[in-house]
Amino acid sequence: MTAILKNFIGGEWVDGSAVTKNINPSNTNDVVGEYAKADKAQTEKAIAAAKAAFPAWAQSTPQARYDALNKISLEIIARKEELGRLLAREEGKTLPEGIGEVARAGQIFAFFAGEALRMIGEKGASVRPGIDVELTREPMGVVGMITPWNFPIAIPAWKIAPALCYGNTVVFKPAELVPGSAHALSEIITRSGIPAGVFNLVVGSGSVVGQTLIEHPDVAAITFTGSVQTGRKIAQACVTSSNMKKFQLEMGGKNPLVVLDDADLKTAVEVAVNGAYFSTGQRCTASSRLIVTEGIHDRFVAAVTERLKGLTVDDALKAGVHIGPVVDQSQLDQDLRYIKIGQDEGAKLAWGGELLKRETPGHYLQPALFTEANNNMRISREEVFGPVAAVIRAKNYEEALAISNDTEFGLASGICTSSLKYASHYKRNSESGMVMVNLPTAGVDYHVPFGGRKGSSYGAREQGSYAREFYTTVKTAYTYPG
Ligand SMILES: NC(=O)C1=CN([C@@H]2O[C@H](COP(=O)(O)OP(=O)(O)OC[C@H]3O[C@@H](n4cnc5c(N)ncnc54)[C@H](OP(=O)(O)O)[C@@H]3O)[C@@H](O)[C@H]2O)C=CC1
Ligand SMILES: O=C(O)CCC(=O)C(=O)O
Repeated sequence: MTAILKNFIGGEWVDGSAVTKNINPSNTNDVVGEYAKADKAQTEKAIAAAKAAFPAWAQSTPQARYDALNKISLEIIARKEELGRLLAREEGKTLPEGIGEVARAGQIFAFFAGEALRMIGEKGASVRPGIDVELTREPMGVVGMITPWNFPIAIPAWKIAPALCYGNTVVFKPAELVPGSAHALSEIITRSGIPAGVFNLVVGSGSVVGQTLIEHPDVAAITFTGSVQTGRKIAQACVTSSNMKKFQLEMGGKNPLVVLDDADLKTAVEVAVNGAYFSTGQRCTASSRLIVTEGIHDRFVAAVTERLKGLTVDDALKAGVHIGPVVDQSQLDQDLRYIKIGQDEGAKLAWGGELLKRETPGHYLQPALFTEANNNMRISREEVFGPVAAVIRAKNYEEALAISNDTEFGLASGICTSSLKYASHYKRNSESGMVMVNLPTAGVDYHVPFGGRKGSSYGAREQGSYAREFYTTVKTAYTYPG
């Protein structure tokens, strides 16, 4: 019998009121671990601990913050294989994808270790004589973090690292499907030398732990990544809370990849298959709309189908596997529902979409490619969040751009072309937060801003030095020396 892993509140590992298990989606007989669930009272304790720890951490030296964040980074990177294996077992990402994500988390902590040393203010003259004006940034206070299951280490990392870097304290609520990765990351953080209460882990459901965080008056800010539906609820709760919390939402996408006649076919196929299907398509940046112009359409569809036939869908931990399982039964049901909707709407299922049997019982789905789709279909408008993409035919670049922008979302977009003219025009006119040329829409750098427009994102950007907009508040100080 393995030990039940605990929550971390006020500098101590504590038991919970119930237990949650995470199941390996590649083998549903494999229970990865058991985790104590925090209740409302424990979440409130974590918030109180974070509040009590805030004044001292807010005054801590840049050196202390650098040392802690750097130590976290070094341990994550040193253990990337082991943690990547845990992540792949728990979430269903392939092992190389899991290791890559862990390495990225380590690099994020390293980046924000450096950022702690670069916190410099500004000083200027007043419009009035003899007065100095200083602009400084101060931390927000207690930051509540609500994270999804699809990047169980990288997303917590890109929220926790800047929060600590800029002097905030943290209450971290991971998604219930992935407590193992959250626990492993938290253990590393607790060994970094930060004082008790600065970082707290509360595993539990969105409706209890998440809800307590978004309603509590001592939580100054909420950072969230997840579904549009939950994001909207969080926005409402933050705006109506007595302290009017600052909030930041990263939600869905219906990301377009435009493929023009002049694209290099091999590049376009790799970009499309990687962006649409890798990580089992469970990325908010996944390319789920492949908008292809007439002259290359048939060759592109044939080549993508051939490439899909060559992909191995199997246990995430096996060598040579390209696509792991869908994360759980509920997400699998959603994927299958949308595949049926696509067929009922008149799109042609050109490849895949069926359940696969492997040695172990897992949620295996053959990546699905629709053709003859149009942009009004539900499969073109709603986020599926699985290995499902639809090809939409366009007459020319202008029509492809119009289709690309005709969506409620605006996270990532991409174009495959050898024309500088079209690439430049698309970069300027695509209504998304991140634009890729001859690169997959998914898979981004860790040192530059991440985020979107329209229904995809709300609030300040995440990642890179832009993260300071969310995790700090600006103070303007006037001094008259007399
Ligand atoms: N854009 C993205 O990055 C992601 C999008 N999604 C989309 O969302 C769909 C559903 O996935 P799911 O994981 O259920 O997404 P959710 O938005 O429900 O979950 C994201 C996080 O929010 C928490 N949460 C849920 N309800 C509340 C609430 N009322 N108050 C506060 N926190 C809450 C969840 O907790 P708990 O897990 O405990 O319920 C989880 O930690 C997917 O099929 C996909 O379409 C999902 C993940 C990431
Ligand atoms: O594409 C990426 O690198 C990040 C994707 C992401 O953050 C998400 O799917 O939530």
